[in-house]
Amino acid sequence: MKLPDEFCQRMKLLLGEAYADFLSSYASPRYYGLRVNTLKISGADFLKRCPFEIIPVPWTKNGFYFSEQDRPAKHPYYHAGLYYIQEPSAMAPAQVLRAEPGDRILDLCAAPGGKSTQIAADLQGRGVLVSNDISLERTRALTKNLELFGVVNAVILNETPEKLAAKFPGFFSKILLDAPCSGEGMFRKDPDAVRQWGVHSSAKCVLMQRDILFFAAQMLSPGGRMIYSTCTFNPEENEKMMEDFLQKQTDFDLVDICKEPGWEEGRADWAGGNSELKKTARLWPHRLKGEGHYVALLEKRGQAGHPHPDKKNGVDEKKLKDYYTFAEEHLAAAPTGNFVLYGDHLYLQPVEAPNLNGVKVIKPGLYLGVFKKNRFEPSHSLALALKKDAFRRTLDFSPDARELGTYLKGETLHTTGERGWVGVCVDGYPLGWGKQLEGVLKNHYPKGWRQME
Ligand SMILES: C[S@@+](CC[C@H](N)C(=O)[O-])C[C@H]1O[C@@H](n2cnc3c(N)ncnc32)[C@H](O)[C@@H]1O
Repeated sequence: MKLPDEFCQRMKLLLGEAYADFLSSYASPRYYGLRVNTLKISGADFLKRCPFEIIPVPWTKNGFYFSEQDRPAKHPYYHAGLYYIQEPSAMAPAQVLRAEPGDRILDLCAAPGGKSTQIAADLQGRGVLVSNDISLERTRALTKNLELFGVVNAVILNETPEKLAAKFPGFFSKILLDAPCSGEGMFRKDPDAVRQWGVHSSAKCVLMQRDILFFAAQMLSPGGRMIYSTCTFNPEENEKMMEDFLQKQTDFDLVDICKEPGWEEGRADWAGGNSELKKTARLWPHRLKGEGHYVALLEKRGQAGHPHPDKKNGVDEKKLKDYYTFAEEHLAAAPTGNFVLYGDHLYLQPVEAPNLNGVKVIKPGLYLGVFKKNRFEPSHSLALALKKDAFRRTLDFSPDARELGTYLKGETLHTTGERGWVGVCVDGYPLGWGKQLEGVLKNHYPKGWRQME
């Protein structure tokens, strides 16, 4: 792999003797990882049914290495949301954040959602996750991944940190700031990262990161914790960024990150020598089986506590008639809670969600479906958020069943049965809806998700 000269010169200066090991890591192949979705299956149960060989990632519960030739993204379990494909070092920041059920969490730069899905699994459906990204284009992948994971308590936004800070001061108990960065840690994984890198890209990132950090700090409640992470090696974007932040935000302290096997201390000597910076963590490709990452854990001083979320208005029950009729006919029980209507589209909003007036909302909560003339049509995200026994009728296939391939391609299945909505499953894990008509199951697997191979 051809690395940029300026990059190599800087790394040689910084790393000294360790540079040779660092450089030789680029001659070895990258590592592949997946993280089991514990909203749907426990790590132990996944291990029992996993069709390919996997080895635990030492620093992440339910994170595993797999081999390139296994291609788990092609397996039906992937389409049922049983795991997320994630570079092993990228599992570290959310692991350090330690989301707990009931937390109010902001993932400020969230797309495509690797860390949001990890946080959502830790929340186990309780509390709220606000996943935001400034790029509308990238919020599409974020939405898809959160839907695939069956997350019920996430709000998806497409806003600037400045606007969010004005709207949600002190609201969040935990924040993840996985910053846009110069991406040097991804060179081995993604040759595009090398092409996009330039001597000036880091300087631009530094300005952006400083800005985002400033606004993120305003949204954290006293006693709250915030992760700052990057996938780059440049000290300007890592230790120096933290040093600068601590100088300005005197109500923040660094929390010592417990260093997992292979993790190293932050390099205080690269940022003026403040030994506090050793509390941060560096993940190096020549020290562990993963790519390059930097993680810092910050805590805001003060008595824990945050503003109450506003009471939600709710939806007139009469408007929900067709939804309840659908649920009675097709589900074991109707999901209920804070209903929100956006036009004809019905959502369930997490109780802990903040008031979203005035911000650009992609999803205010779990999308349940849409009211059509005299009927309710369930959403794909609802199918993925339900367990098999929550459907009145299901068609359950084994992963190698021919019908399953047909379904995932979006084609009609030839089946018989009572007319109505059916949950299509693989080994008991819902994949989506079909609608039973006379002798055929009309395919409701979303067009953009269909598998063409
Ligand atoms: C490193 S990626 C995030 C990866 C993500 N956390 C994950 O685990 O999948 C950085 C993201 O920051 C977003 N971004 C860039 N500038 C931003 C800003 N000012 N506010 C919010 N998001 C921003 C980019 O669109 C990009 O999706």
